Amino acid sequence: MSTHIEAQAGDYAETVLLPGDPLRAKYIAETFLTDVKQVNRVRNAFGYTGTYQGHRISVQGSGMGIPSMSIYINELVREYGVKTIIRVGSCGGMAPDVHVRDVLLASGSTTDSAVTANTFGPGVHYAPLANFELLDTAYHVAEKLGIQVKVGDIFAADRFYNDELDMQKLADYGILGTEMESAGLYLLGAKLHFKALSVLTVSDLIFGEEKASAEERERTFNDMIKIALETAIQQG
Ligand SMILES: O=P(O)(O)O[C@H]1O[C@H](CO)[C@@H](O)[C@H]1O
Ligand SMILES: O=c1cc[nH]c(=O)[nH]1
Repeated sequence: MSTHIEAQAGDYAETVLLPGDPLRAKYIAETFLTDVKQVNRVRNAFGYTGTYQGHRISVQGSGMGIPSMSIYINELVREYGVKTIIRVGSCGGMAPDVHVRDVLLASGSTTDSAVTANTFGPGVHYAPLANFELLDTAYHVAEKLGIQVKVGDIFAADRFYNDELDMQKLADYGILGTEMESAGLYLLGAKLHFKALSVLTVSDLIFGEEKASAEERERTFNDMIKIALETAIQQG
């Protein structure tokens, strides 16, 4: 067991799907995995391990934001030997051609979080990037499944509510959407040498009113989850 996870050594698979919402972790385990065992209940950050198409896969809720997610990633990788982490999250759409229900693959993640600056010090503005092998696999998996995806830069916001940030400028520079974790995931992937990818579903629009209904969200979240699971078992 680690500081925030009660699982025993060997309870997690080498590949973990990482949603922010612990209830999404429960949904994924109950809907897509067989032979499921719950491996974490601490702080209701639910974690499960089961089987998908004959492959052992885990799913763990990370909470919201880079600080919470970083706790789970550090413990999963350092204490439980996790080698691949695929985030399955929601995001706000920002680019003009991004719509509610779209699935996005984050090839990179710009951020206003201090984690990159605090890691490298002043003068270096690190560019957190996805693992290319996972990104390439996910793109082709989506193509085979007939699910359209858009690939590009995702803004990992330090604050969900932020009146000071110029979101339009970020969109003008090609940011597809915003969430709160991907830059931290990619930074830690580089630091701790695990493979990292964020697969996201657009749940709302930053410059529009449209929102997916609960039922639509579930269906489109299913597309994202299928891409993540197939990528997990097809990675090299
Ligand atoms: O749906 P999840 O994975 O939690 O992701 C998004 O939703 C939360 C904010 O509502 C943040 O964690 C953000 O990144
Ligand atoms: O972090 C998030 C998640 C969904 N929608 C947003 O606008 N931000």
